[in-house]
Amino acid sequence: MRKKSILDLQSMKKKGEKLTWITAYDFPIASFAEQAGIDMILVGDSLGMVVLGYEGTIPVTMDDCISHCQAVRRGAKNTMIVGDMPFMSYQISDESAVENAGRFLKEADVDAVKLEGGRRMCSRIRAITDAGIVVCGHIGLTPQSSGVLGGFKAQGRTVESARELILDAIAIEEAGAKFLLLEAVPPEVTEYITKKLTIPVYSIGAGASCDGQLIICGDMLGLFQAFTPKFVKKYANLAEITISAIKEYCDDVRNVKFPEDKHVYHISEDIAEFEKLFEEFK
Ligand SMILES: Nc1nc(=O)c2c([nH]1)NC[C@@H]1CN(c3ccc(C(=O)N[C@@H](CCC(=O)O)C(=O)O)cc3)CN21
Ligand SMILES: CC(C)C(=O)C(=O)O
Ligand SMILES: [Mg+2]
Repeated sequence: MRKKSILDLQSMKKKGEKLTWITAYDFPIASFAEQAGIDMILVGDSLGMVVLGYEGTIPVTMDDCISHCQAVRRGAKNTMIVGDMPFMSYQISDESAVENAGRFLKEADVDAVKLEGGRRMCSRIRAITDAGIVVCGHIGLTPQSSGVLGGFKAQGRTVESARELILDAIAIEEAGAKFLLLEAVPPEVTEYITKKLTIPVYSIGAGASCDGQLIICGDMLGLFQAFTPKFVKKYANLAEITISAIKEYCDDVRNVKFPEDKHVYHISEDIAEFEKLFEEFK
């Protein structure tokens, strides 16, 4: 399959074709996602929780993100990749935001960057877009500002909160973002924003009435055990499969059932010669 561009995303929106989007943080999952025919990959700063074991996304650094984006690109050469800008890589100034967004493209060959926030981030979105970089907006539950939100809480459930989201969405499109992610937002609000905006609108926990869906690989594969948001559908339980495989390996080793003859390298000269060698060291 050919790598998608923002033109494909736009035409899919027009035709009502749903876009499929999943996170990946490493070479194997990226490669499996591409083989499965996914449309787009996010290297989320959720890597901090899903693969590094932090309790939130705040500790994740630019270097973490770049290194995981590089691994994902090596695994999915023909897939559109979005790099997620980590906390403090774009909050300080337009200049440092552009510089860090540029690193994702120069060092990790991603196709777009995502950053959290609505009107308060529009100057960043404009600056990065003006540098020639595709930006994805992200509003609703924004994990990097969960302190201000009072936790990992759904957004837009009241009329007043929905109004803020709609104003943010419109401002993000005007600032030049090429697509928008809504996280943990009621479907009614998602549907309104999706119809209101020209750019594609995608959902993670924001219902079906938009232009496509994102899911966290660790959640859908059952690799992440700390919590399961309401919006997750588990398609596999790789934790269970992995634990039972490692248990079986431990049993085999303890009972000398592994390795077997087929797992070893055989000598290529007469055994008698080896016996002589071993005699030498007696
Ligand atoms: N594995 C994983 N999955 C995610 O969806 C995810 C991450 N990590 N890390 C970054 C953020 C954090 N996110 C979260 C974290 C917790 C909830 C959660 O527990 N939500 C509750 C309460 C919602 C509310 O009170 O409004 C839920 O029941 O869904 C949701 C999204 C989404 N992102
Ligand atoms: C939770 C999603 C939207 C994200 O930003 C991430 O995976 O980091
Ligand atoms: Mg993120």
